[in-house]
Amino acid sequence: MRLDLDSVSVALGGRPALDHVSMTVHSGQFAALVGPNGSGKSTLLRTVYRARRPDSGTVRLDGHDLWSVPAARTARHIGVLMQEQHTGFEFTVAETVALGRTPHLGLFDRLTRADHEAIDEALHRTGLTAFTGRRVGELSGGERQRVLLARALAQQPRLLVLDEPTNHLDLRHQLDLLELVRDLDVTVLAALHSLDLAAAYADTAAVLQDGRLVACGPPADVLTPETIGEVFGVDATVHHDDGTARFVLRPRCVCPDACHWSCRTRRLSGVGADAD
Ligand SMILES: Nc1ncnc2c1ncn2[C@@H]1O[C@H](COP(=O)(O)OP(=O)(O)OP(=O)(O)O)[C@@H](O)[C@H]1O
Repeated sequence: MRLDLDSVSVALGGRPALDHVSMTVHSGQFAALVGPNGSGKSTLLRTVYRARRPDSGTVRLDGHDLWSVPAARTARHIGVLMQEQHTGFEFTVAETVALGRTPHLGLFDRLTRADHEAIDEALHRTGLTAFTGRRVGELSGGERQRVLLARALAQQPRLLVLDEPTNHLDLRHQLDLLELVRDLDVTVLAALHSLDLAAAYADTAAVLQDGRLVACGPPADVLTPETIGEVFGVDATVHHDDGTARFVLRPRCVCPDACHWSCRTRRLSGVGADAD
């Protein structure tokens, strides 16, 4: 499923949270949204999973304006994993993942064999088969995050929207999740804080700053020291190695002289400390 944002703007609390953002995610591609806190990542995702109508501009799925398609149909196609998503803690893992089939069912429909297969497949792919009888409220944060991903996968969406999906996950499960998501034959739009993970797994990196899209393209072209410096205010060195990138990041000093921490070095070494 192809996703197009065309000059999407949203104002929140009287301030622009998204400012004429245009971007395309081609069918089956994985796009990572990166940017500092408050740059508009979650707001952009909300416009894509229809939780927030843009004030102007359009979001299109396979060429159709999201808001001109019946909500029930988009609910079938778009799988969502949000930050701090509420789950009924009293439900079991199997019951929670089965909820992923809801958009495909009529009011009085029962789960079919195909539904059960989709649920089992999602549990298997997320490594949760042994957890099916456990109550969600008894799980760790990372285990719960995997349950939510399994619920989104059980839906068999054509577009997967993920807001910080690696939150709460240990290193191994972060890699597992992104590898799983990348290998799905599904279009993926994910907000990620880790530039390393965005560079390693995404086909496209889209960089937001103050609600504006300041760069968008292959991660190796976009996640450059210049862009990272400008957007995040850190000094970055990027090492490219076998098609992957490794980032060495150092915070920049915010003193009036923008001295890149030489004031701190001086203070620590006692040399010229009075000058600060
Ligand atoms: N309901 C709201 N009312 C007013 N302002 C809001 C509201 N929700 C978000 N904002 C503001 O909109 C801007 C964008 O927020 P958003 O949550 O999209 O950023 P983000 O990039 O996802 O941040 P983070 O990395 O911290 O999750 C922020 O300045 C935020 O304070």
